[in-house]
Amino acid sequence: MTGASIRLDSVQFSYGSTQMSFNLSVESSDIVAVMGPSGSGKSTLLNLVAGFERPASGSVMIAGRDVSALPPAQRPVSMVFQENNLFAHLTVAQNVGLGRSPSLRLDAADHSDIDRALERTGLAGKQARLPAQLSGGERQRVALARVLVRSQPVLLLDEPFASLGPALRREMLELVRALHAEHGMTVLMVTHHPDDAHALAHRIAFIEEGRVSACADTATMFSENAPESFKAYIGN
Ligand SMILES: Nc1ncnc2c1ncn2[C@@H]1O[C@H](COP(=O)(O)OP(=O)(O)OP(=O)(O)O)[C@@H](O)[C@H]1O
Repeated sequence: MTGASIRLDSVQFSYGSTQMSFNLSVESSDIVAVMGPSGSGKSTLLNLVAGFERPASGSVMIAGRDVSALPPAQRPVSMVFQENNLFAHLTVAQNVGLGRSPSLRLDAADHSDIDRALERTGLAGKQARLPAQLSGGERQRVALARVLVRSQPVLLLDEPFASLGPALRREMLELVRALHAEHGMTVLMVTHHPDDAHALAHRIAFIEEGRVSACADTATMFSENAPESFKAYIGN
């Protein structure tokens, strides 16, 4: 797994009267925190990259290739949501295995990759459990293990740790940071927490009213030179 660049060029999208227009350029292997007020369009931006939403016009490029017309399964992307990442009736190992084969036709090499991913995410020995038999943090680890077996160059995280307590959230951020150090995937992570951005992100994309109003390195965004609206948003 390595990273891929991401580029949104004049991507127009609307939900009824809510108009959005995104321009964004992310370098390969960067980690970008996507921040902004509630309803500003952060999830929509990720959904446009993942292919769950299609632009009315403009283009979404990944690794220099226009993926705007491709369905989600054909994009080189993995996504982890705040919850409901797992199928309740499938075991941990099967949920991870879906990252390799949607029909769960898995060979010995796949099974050993699944075991390795579970070990890497601290879930060794929990292969046969159902999601209901896991804690919230463990369920998000399963989702990250599936990311590892999918081995895609772009990882989209939509507030994946928002429902976890502070200590567990820090632990999960540390895990993402370690996985990034090993695999170098490009990460877009929606978060409302400045601490998350500090801990993990190289850059911050600030979304306001359906636009990327600023995108700069994390140190700049947390300095005096940050846009006033971003300072107001984080409460400085
Ligand atoms: N399926 C939908 N149908 C209609 N409008 C939607 C839909 N999803 C989102 N919206 C609207 O689009 C805008 C952007 O929503 P989005 O979920 O991208 O915001 P967000 O920045 O991720 O918000 P939050 O921080 O609250 O999760 C909002 O005004 C929202 O109400």
